[in-house]
Amino acid sequence: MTEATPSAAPLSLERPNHFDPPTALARLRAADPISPLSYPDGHTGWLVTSHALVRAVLADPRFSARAELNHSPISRPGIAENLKPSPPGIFTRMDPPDHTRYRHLLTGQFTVRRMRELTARIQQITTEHLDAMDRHGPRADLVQAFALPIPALVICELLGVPYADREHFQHHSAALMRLDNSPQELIAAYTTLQEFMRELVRAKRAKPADDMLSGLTAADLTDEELTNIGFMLLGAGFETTANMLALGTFALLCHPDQLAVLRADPAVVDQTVEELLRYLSVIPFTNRAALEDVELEGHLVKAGETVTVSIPAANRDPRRFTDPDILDLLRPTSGHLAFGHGIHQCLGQQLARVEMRVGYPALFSRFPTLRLDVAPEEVPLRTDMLIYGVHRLPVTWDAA
Ligand code: HEM
Repeated sequence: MTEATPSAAPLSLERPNHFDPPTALARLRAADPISPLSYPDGHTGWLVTSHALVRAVLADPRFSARAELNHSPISRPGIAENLKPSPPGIFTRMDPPDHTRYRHLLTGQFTVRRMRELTARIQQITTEHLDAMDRHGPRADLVQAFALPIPALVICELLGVPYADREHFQHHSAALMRLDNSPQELIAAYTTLQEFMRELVRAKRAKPADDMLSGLTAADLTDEELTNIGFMLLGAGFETTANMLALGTFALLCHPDQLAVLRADPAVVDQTVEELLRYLSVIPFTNRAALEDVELEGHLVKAGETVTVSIPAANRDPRRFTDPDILDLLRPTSGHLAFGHGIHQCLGQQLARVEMRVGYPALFSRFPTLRLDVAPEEVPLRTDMLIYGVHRLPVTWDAA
């Protein structure tokens, strides 16, 4: 068995083109599904790149999600200290039984009724934004006109954030996602969002309404826990879906044969959403720390070492998906790992799916001639952000 060695390479997030994962990942996966990885703080751990092994690590209780045990493969000075150990409520970086308690409370808030009502609101807001695009057209930045406002509204409705406040939190959550922000900028964004949530929690306690934060005030949670849960949902649920909507539209516009498949039969929208999630994998990685020595594919992962799992690499593994680098809306996609796997699998996945299942077909049926307004190479990519996507997507269409 081999041990992690100091010759380990750092994680590369650099993509070779708009839609494919960093080139090194395919090479590493073909050579060995687990390889040594060096972390900016000097730690040496592991990078896992095959579908089978990513799945196995995420399902294995010998690996911990706890923030204080994990090293980050990307440097986030300023912010890491604030989140180690995980503040009360940030259960995405906790293990059972703490994770179980919070997750259970939250699952109880994602009720069928609330999701049904949100679906109706998503349809309404999508139509309103497409109407506005039409009025101001025939040109738009699809990110600002469509991809950002829909998930922003959803998270507002879910948490009971006044919609008028959305620009405020959009601005600060974008700042938190930047990889090149200084520690001061990261801390300022973090503190502002925390303060914003703290105020909201106070307001919900004073005057509960029919939203998730208000619902959670009935649970045995402190203000700090509630604030952090709101903060975490904002971080987890907004940028992810916004980037999938914009990057997914970009991908479909660049693959007219596939867009034609969706246009010909809107019933394939569910498959479209799953294939775009697999193909684009906007979340680049997640981490787990070994709680004990674990043998993985002939390598000894020692207790305390971090294992970084690559979601894009897993979702493009040829041993799991035939011709994985081809966007094929009709392929079987079951088992893709875009929402993670195991006990931390995405809590908001059904909501994210609804946003995309409503969003893509509504956009393409409203604007049958929708196309890029710049060459694809000119679309600014979010290679400088934690969650991948596009900064802007200039589009145009033939006015009616
Ligand atoms: C396309 C959109 C989305 C993608 C690609 C995505 C992806 C993910 C992934 C990969 C994880 C697992 C992280 C890990 O194992 O460390 C996760 C967890 C989570 N997601 Fe999402 N997500 C999306 C949308 C949402 C939405 C809309 C919400 C909430 C409204 C949400 C809330 C959460 C929460 C709370 C967790 C932590 C669950 C836990 O630790 O038990 N996500 N998501």
